[in-house]
Amino acid sequence: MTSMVLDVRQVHAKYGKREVLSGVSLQVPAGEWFCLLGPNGVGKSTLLRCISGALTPSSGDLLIAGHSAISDPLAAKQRLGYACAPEQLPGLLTGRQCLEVYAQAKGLRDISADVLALARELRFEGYFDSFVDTYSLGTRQKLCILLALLGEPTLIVLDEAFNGLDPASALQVKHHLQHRLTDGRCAVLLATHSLDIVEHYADKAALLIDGRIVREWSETEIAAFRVQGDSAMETALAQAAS
Ligand SMILES: Nc1ncnc2c1ncn2[C@@H]1O[C@H](COP(=O)(O)OP(=O)(O)OP(=O)(O)O)[C@@H](O)[C@H]1O
Repeated sequence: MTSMVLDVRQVHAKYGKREVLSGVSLQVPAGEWFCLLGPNGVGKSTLLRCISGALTPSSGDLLIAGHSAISDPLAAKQRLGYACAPEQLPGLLTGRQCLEVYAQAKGLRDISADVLALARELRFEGYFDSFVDTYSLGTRQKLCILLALLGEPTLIVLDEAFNGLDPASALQVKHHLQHRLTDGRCAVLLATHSLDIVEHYADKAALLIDGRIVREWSETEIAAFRVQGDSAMETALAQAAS
């Protein structure tokens, strides 16, 4: 068993004949907030879809808490909290029904208390009994996040999950994730274009270009960007991507 919460090993992935991921490797230990960066269309969501099991890599392997998402998908998925895209939510269910179905799928008797508490903090409770197809983008995004947090996932995977959230709600989610990370209960993988989140919350960041990780930044390097200010990380990212 690996001690890594996420271990991506030389993953290749294609849509039809077009290869989008060309040997991606990365590791995320418990307690780490890892941000995946990269220009539009380089394959960040594709990598996250491979981790979630929605897309099968053409080669390579992805281990979640030591369980292969390819050869042992059930064990891998039991340890995964994946925030699906807001448009993938079932519009004809209510928020409460979505949470109950996910909770059952995770083997829980009820919706977890800490997820209910976060729903209160996000002012989501008023939407519990409304149909998802009546939700605004931000409200859908909140539900995607709440669903991903059910059942104490060891790995939390978020794809641009802060898009559309109002600043107060975004802050509540960031603090909630930080709390789980501080307890060492999980690791977080976030695909994002928000360098503000990277500078203030990430323990590590990586840049995906042309289907490969071309650059990683450590916590110390990210802290230095924060101190330098003046768009230091933006400049470093643009240089690495050029
Ligand atoms: N279902 C699909 N079928 C065919 N091509 C796809 C499919 N999904 C994504 N692609 C293509 O794969 C490439 C990578 O897409 P992906 O969504 O992973 O990029 P991304 O890095 O997440 O982009 P963004 O930052 O814009 O969200 C893009 O060229 C995209 O057009």
